[in-house]
Amino acid sequence: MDLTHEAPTPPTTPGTVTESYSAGGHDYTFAEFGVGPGGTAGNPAAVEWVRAIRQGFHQAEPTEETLERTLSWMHAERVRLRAAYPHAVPEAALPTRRPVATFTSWEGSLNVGRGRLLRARLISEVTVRPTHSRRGLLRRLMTGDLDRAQRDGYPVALLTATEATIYGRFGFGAATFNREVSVDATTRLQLKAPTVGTVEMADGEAVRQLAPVLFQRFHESSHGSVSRVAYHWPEYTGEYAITPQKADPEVRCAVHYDDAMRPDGYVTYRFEPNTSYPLTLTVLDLVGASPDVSIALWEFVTSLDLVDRVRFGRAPVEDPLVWAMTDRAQYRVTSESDKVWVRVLDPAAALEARPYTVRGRIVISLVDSMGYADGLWALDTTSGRPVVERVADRPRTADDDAGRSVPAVQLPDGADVAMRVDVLGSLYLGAVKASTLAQAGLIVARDEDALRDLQDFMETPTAPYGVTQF
Ligand SMILES: CC(=O)SCCNC(=O)CCNC(=O)[C@H](O)C(C)(C)COP(=O)(O)OP(=O)(O)OC[C@H]1O[C@@H](n2cnc3c(N)ncnc32)[C@H](O)[C@@H]1OP(=O)(O)O
Repeated sequence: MDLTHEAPTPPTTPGTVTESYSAGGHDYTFAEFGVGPGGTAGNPAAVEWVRAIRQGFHQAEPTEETLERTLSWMHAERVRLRAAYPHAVPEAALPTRRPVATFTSWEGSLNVGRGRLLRARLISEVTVRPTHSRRGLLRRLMTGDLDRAQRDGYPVALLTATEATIYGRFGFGAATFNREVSVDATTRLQLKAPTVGTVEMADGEAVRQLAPVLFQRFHESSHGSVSRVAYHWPEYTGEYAITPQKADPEVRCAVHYDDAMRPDGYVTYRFEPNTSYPLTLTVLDLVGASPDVSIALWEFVTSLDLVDRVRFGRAPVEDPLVWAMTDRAQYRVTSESDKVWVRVLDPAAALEARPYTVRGRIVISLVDSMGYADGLWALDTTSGRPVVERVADRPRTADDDAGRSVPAVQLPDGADVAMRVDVLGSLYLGAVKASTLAQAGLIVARDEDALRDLQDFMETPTAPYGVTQF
């Protein structure tokens, strides 16, 4: 193969070079950089990076408007971009300045219960060009970012996954779930209790201004919620969606008001083309400062004329709406999918941050092939305030010595329960019972009492729920 040597090593590689790596007959340079002011003109490396992610997700080449908007939110959120560049490419191949692998992260927050917002590293836009995949590029990007996140003191990292099979090996466990639901609107929704407040149709531009404030109220009140970034609001209000790269003039908005006419929730929605029956309305975003506001917004969208059914893709797994309805047969779950995946980087900080309803002490052995959370950790809530201490190293196993990314779990002396760190991620927000994970073979417990204790510790008063896609 005739390789054209366009060396991307400094000064052409943007930002900080983090490492060099060779695999599959190629040499790569990894770099990390931010997005400055000045849009596309001021950020040529970020432009190539955005082109690479769109290619990675099989999306159209970005328009100038998409590039400007993408760079604008990335600058505002101070995201860190990571990329891998090939040292050389053959004739006609994409140029060496176009990354073959992309990765980004930024600071956000996770509601861990009782309104506590935990600082979190949010990871997204992970792509590796198919002709360079399975050579360890993702692993290097992920390791570089998680190392950095741990050094910077992030207790957890979060992501939403395209494929469930990828991220467990990096210590992420599925921790919140959403349901796609379809609610029959041929007859007016009958509710067992009267709804609160009033709803008024609203101007899209005004809702764009209001939505971040109302979302923040939801975020602070709903355990499991993840913070949003600036690109969500234009998309949900029809101003501009980055995926089809255009405005959506069919999007309509409505706002919910409390008894003093203060806004406390909103819904945005679109009528699907009405050439076929049943006539369908799709909810793009539905955010209430409290669950009763969300129910009132549902009552509004299902009361609209010329609508036979209302669909929403981000309903809670445990939805108060279905219990509020007189006829729950009108509510149909069409699918369920994982939403936020949690990666515990610092078990002491993460476990001390969330609330517990039981008092006691339990020693948890964590298996973490990347090392961050590995060891025996004592969680003690006897004083009423959770205290977590690393009490011992975990004895090494044959899987550790073999460098397996998903090692088998054994119960060491001194531990009550043992699990991999991804399993702790799934337990962390209370979406699943410890006994269910033990039945799945993911938790080893000293005895039934120890498993019941773990379950009592990790259970939460409400099911975790978030509406953020990132
Ligand atoms: C948070 C997000 O952004 S989700 C979006 C993820 N991106 C996509 O789905 C876009 C299309 N896919 C891709 O770009 C790539 O195939 C990626 C990013 C999924 C994988 O990148 P690669 O560089 O091939 O991964 P890499 O070679 O580093 O493999 C790391 C590990 O993950 C495993 N792995 C990689 N891809 C997959 C997969 N699709 N399914 C299962 N396992 C996978 C590898 O076997 C390897 O395992 P090991 O370390 O335990 O041996």
